[in-house]
Amino acid sequence: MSIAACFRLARAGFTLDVDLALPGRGVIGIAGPSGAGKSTVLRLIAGLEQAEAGRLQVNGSRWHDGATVLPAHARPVGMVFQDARLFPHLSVRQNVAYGWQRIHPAARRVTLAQAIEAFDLGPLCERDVARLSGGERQRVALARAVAVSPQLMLLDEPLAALDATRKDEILPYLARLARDFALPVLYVSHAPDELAQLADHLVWLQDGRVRACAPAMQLFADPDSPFNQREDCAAVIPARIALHDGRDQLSQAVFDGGALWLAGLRHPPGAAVRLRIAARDVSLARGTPTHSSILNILPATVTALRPHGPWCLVALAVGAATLFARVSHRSVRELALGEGVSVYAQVKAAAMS
Ligand SMILES: Nc1ncnc2c1ncn2[C@@H]1O[C@H](COP(=O)(O)OP(=O)(O)OP(=O)(O)O)[C@@H](O)[C@H]1O
Repeated sequence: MSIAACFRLARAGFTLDVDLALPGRGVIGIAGPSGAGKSTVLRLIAGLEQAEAGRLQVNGSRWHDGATVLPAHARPVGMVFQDARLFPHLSVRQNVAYGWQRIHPAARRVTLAQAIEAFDLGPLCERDVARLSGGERQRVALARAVAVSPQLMLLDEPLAALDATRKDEILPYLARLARDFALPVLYVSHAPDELAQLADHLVWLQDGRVRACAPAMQLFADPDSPFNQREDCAAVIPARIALHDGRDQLSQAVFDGGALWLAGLRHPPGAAVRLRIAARDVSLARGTPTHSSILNILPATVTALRPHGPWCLVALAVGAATLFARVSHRSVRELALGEGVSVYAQVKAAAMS
């Protein structure tokens, strides 16, 4: 199960030259600065644009091999963009059924009912799409894309136009998309929180080139990865909700390195979560801090220090997990921080998403 995508394309002022070897399952996040070529890569994979030279193989099927190019209409892909692009004159059900009807019955791997149920569209089925919220419209667009029995989903910033609440509503549907339909999902996004929640594998594009391509957890934990050069750099830690303390409205999450108290989390006990802990929300101490309002104090070992503008980014091993702290250069000197030094990492309960 793999995707091999190799494209070269030149436009005025922009050259794309990528050779990607990707897993053929799970969510593959594609990030990078504006104009890096992310949408162009999706369009080339969909066959909506032609490369000067290219090769594309998706889980054993050759879609582009030198001069042999499968036309866009023959490629089994489902695409969803920032704007839902629904057919305005059709109902929700008719929108979802649109592509499904065009698939030969013998080639259908998804029933219309499955596509509707997977995105909880049952109660909206007869609704005119003009009367849907932004989040509902994106659910219809996702269901319509899945209904064509694709072998690959291409999502180009599908949540970018939604506010934070709507985004939180849609994220679980996206997480289930790759899992329940056993579909590889290429997911272009500028939002680190979305990638932290969804991505199994990550690609960073810059100036039309691949700067990083690796399993998501590996890149999230690497202080040198392009994902950690931003001001809002954060650690991503897989964890499981252990219990809720109703009196203080806190949840405890356990991870491979200890436990953390969190505020405002809605997941039930037992749920698998990915904690995103911003480096600016982690402070360091050399001794055991006492009489502090900070609920989470974790013994840690410094594994790397990197200059981060006016700050220093400190990578910490906490059991098998990596945490980041952003501290001043003065703190680095005063605490005599260096590789291998033992510290206590302090994380506020409210500082996780
Ligand atoms: N149809 C087009 N014709 C000519 N140039 C284009 C076309 N579409 C995009 N470009 C250019 O190609 C480059 C890559 O664009 P692309 O849209 O793939 O970047 P992106 O990484 O998706 O950016 P963003 O994050 O802003 O959406 C940019 O320089 C862009 O201006």
